[in-house]
Amino acid sequence: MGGGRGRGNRSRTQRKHFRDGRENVWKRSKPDPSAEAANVDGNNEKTNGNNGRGPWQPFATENPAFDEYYKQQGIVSPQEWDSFIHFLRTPLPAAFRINSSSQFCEDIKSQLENDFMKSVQAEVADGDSQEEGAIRPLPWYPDNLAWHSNFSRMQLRKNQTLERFHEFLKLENEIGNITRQEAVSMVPPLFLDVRPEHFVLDMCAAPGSKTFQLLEIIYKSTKPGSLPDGMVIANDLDVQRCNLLIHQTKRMCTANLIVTNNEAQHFPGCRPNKNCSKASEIEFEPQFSQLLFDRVLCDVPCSGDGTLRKAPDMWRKWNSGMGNGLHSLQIQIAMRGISLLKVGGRMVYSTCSMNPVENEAVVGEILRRCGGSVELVDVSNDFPQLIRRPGLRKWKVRDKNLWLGSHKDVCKLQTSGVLPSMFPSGIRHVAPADDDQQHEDSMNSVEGSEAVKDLLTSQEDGVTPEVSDLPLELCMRIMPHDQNSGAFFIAVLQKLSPLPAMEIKPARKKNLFSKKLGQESKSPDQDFEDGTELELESEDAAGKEHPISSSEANATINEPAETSLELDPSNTGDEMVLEKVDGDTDPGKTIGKRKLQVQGNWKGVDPVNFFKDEAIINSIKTFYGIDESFPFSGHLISRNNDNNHVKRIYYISKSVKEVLELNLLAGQQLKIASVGLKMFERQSSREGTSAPCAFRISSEGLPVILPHITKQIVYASLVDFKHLLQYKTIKFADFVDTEFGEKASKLMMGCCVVVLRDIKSSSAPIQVDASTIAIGCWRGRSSLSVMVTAIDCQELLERLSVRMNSVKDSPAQECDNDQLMDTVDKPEEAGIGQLATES
Ligand SMILES: C[S@@+](CC[C@H](N)C(=O)[O-])C[C@H]1O[C@@H](n2cnc3c(N)ncnc32)[C@H](O)[C@@H]1O
Repeated sequence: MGGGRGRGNRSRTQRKHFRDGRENVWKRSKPDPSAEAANVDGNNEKTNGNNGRGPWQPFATENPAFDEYYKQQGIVSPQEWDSFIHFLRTPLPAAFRINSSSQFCEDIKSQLENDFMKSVQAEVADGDSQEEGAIRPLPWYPDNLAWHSNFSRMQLRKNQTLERFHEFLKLENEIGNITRQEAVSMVPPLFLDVRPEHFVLDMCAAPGSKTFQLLEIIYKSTKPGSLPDGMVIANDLDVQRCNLLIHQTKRMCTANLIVTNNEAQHFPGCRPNKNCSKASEIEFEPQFSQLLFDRVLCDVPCSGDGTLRKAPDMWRKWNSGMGNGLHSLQIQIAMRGISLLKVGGRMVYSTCSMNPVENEAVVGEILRRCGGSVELVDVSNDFPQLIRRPGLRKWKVRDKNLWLGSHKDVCKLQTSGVLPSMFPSGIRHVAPADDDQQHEDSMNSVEGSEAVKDLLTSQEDGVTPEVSDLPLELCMRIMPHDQNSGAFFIAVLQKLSPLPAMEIKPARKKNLFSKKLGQESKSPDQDFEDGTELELESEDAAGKEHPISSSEANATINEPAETSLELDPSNTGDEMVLEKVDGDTDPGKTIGKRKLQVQGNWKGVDPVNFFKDEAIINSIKTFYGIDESFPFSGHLISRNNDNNHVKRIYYISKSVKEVLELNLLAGQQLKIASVGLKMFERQSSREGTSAPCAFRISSEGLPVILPHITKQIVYASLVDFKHLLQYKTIKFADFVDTEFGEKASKLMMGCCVVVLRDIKSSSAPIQVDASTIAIGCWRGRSSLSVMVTAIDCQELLERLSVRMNSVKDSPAQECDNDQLMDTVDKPEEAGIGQLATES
């Protein structure tokens, strides 16, 4: 019984956010469905978005600037160009992944293989799908867990013949048994090589499809009732997107996750602060002295042109400045990721952009800054069926309609915002001193200058790009026409040794701090939560006039002129600056209204308190007979300030507990948006408040605690179990199995658990294992009622009928199940026809 049976209440608003925000692209307006519809029908008409004014026009799926840019970069060979563009203009086929830690994983896989693969194929028999299989497993994804369909999301929604399949996808996605995710977006977590004991940081995680995948891997081979040793911290700066992330990961029902809302480039390392007031609350020594990770996923904000197939409105908006504008932030986030990585640990850097300035240039800069302590991993033999291309070693930079081959050209033009690190060599060229006057000129005023004329003349013959001397071919670029997918860029990096000492310079970005730091040397593996930027002074870098000089730090504050404001995360400005509610504020570290995002309680975020109310804990333990083997004490938290009115109690794994303790000692540097598995909820109904235990077990927490409870548990036959799911409330006397009705009536009033007896052999001794199916119920005065949402009841009924059909088909299991199925299918014959109305 792993995670993946997301139950509990899902608010309508959350669902809407979830639907609207599931695209794997940062801040983008909604795609125009009519454009997709036009393309679905094979109509590749030129189309135009209209910025939301008046009726929608189909989108133009072409952009001359895009063509010129990528042709010049040689991103594909001239022979492939037409095919590349053709695929980019064709809607993206839908893909999804089965949750490997769901207890129904095998059932779902077999339903796809034995039912949908055939039925969908038969329903849509036409040329293409006949050849390849309308739905089929992605050959490169392990264990047939990831699936491709030949249909776009629009086709799945609109095509009547696909209705049953679409309903299946919707239901299983909502429950958490599958996740709808673009095929290429599943690649980065695969190359991260995560193991169940790993501490993983997902730096830019929303909306969370990769986080979900990471959790699945962490949970792999976890036994029922136990939790993996590892954990995931999923972080995102955007509050609304953080909510999507929480919604997405709730479906996993996990105690091994913390969702945070920090800036990734300043993600805290949580070094304990001896003066911290909360330190006295920690009864144990912290397990580690700093938050470091075995694995880091750095799926940074990017221009997102790899997702053109599902977001055709991007055609109109695309410009080369989008990538240029994100380059600096991408480096900062990636560098922070590397410094939070343990030596020997692995980081995957990825984007859904094809642009080398956001990809190879960033990776090249990381390698240069880390001076030999980080290397690119050769993963060319891993997942051989995944078609990918080596990273580029030469590219050019486009700025203000000019092609720039090296930083030398930037010096000639005096253009701001184009950084040395954007070029393959990363070499900074310094303009001769007598050019000082020119330095002051703006781009407009130099437009007619000799330098520009020279450059424009040289452009007629084409600019010669630099060639990187770094092994950037070890990066991967996945192109849409190679395997009918979106595009993605992935680089796998390993930390070989601590990072070299770096010169500490005050952060100049928007002059965050007035306090001047002295020039001292500090390892970047240490923390600089105060925003200090680190610059490398390693041998590697010092020898070549490198980008890592003070002027580069200045350059990061300048936005290239073409930068799309919409995509520029720095434009979130003060809105996203988090303020302290209480605790010390050092005025020396504050400029204007901006405050440091370290220490103290975070405004607008519920506190995380260890729940220590012994009276409540003991009443829960006694009522449910929770055995001593279950790690209980210290693993419960609440999110109320007032511990006397706690409504929900959350359960956390050992790994999460250790991180929370460290965070407390460090003065709560992590801004925790969500943590813990909802395990107990206070019963608020009138009948509930008179029950001996005020807390019921929540559906999410049940799989974890089930093997450890010894009281308030009853075992139902298949027929009674199904009746409960169908009719929700049944009187004790009305159960088919009278003995079950009697046992239920003898339970204490309040929450109880009904476990389905093994379908195959109803008389065998009961033991809780990965296949055990159980639901939370309420033992009332004269009846038993289910405490499971309608959608979960629907899903369980569906799963049971699929399982029963497979049992029925197996020759060894005949009579008992046939009888049971008959009674279930014809409830009136079992004498319970009136139940629904009675209840
Ligand atoms: C490409 S998306 C991530 C997609 C995600 N990994 C997934 O698979 O669902 C990039 C994310 O970075 C977030 N972001 C932008 N700037 C950030 C920053 N400075 N720190 C942390 N997250 C940031 C955006 O809100 C966005 O959700």
